[in-house]
Amino acid sequence: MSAVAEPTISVRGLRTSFGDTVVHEGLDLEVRSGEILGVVGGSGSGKTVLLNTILGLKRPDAGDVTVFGLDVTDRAAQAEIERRIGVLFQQGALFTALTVEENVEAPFLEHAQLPQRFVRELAALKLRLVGLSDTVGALRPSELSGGMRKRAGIARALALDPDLLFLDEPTSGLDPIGAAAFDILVRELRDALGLTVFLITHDLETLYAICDRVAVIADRKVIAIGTIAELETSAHPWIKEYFLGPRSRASAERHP
Ligand SMILES: Nc1ncnc2c1ncn2[C@@H]1O[C@H](COP(=O)(O)OP(=O)(O)OP(=O)(O)O)[C@@H](O)[C@H]1O
Repeated sequence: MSAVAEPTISVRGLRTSFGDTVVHEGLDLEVRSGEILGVVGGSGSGKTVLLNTILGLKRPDAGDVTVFGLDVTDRAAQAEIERRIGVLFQQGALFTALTVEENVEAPFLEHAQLPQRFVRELAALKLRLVGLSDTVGALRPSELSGGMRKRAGIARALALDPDLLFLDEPTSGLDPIGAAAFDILVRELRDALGLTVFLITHDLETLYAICDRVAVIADRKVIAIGTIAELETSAHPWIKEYFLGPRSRASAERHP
């Protein structure tokens, strides 16, 4: 009997709400180890609330949510999960009063007891890993382009060598060239570091360029999950419109 790898993230029967507003009902999702999973859905469909629930920031009304097999609502498990994940939130918020290298050093100072000179060297390594030159470390976030800020955010998310990376609309606000370069960076990091990536995006190019599978959220649940080729055969009206519309066709042609 062959062993089936445990999913890195498992969500079963999830229900979330804010007062009378039900965001998710009966939502199931599995994220496999080593994959880049794209999460799409209309505005307000609950992508960010799902991310917050997986991160243990929003408590579910019902259902089971595990990361690395650990229950995200369990306090002791949360600390262990936190050590093994990196997150780039939608706003990418770097601390504006700190330099770029101080931003990347922040997780080390919070979680690891290391001498300052090691921390500085580790931060410089992370910045190089994401393609930022040594001179960038001394700058403030306000002195960087949007693309450089996102890279610095990724460097900070990778500070503690996570196994799992969460990205919430990482290419929003980037021009197409910057966005394409960022896509390539995410794929290269996944390949080099063996990461699992949970990626919320509205960017069709990103889906076609780097996602192994895509989960579609609509009607409060994951209505479909699979490769883009599999989703293109779906009869669901939202999925048809999304993947067979003219913008999607153009992306598909660029990434055959
Ligand atoms: N703190 C909150 N209080 C009340 N309602 C909330 C809160 N956060 C989110 N919601 C509601 O939950 C629903 C899902 O929001 P969410 O931000 O997850 O959508 P989304 O799919 O990420 O949207 P977008 O693509 O626009 O970022 C929306 O109806 C939103 O109004």
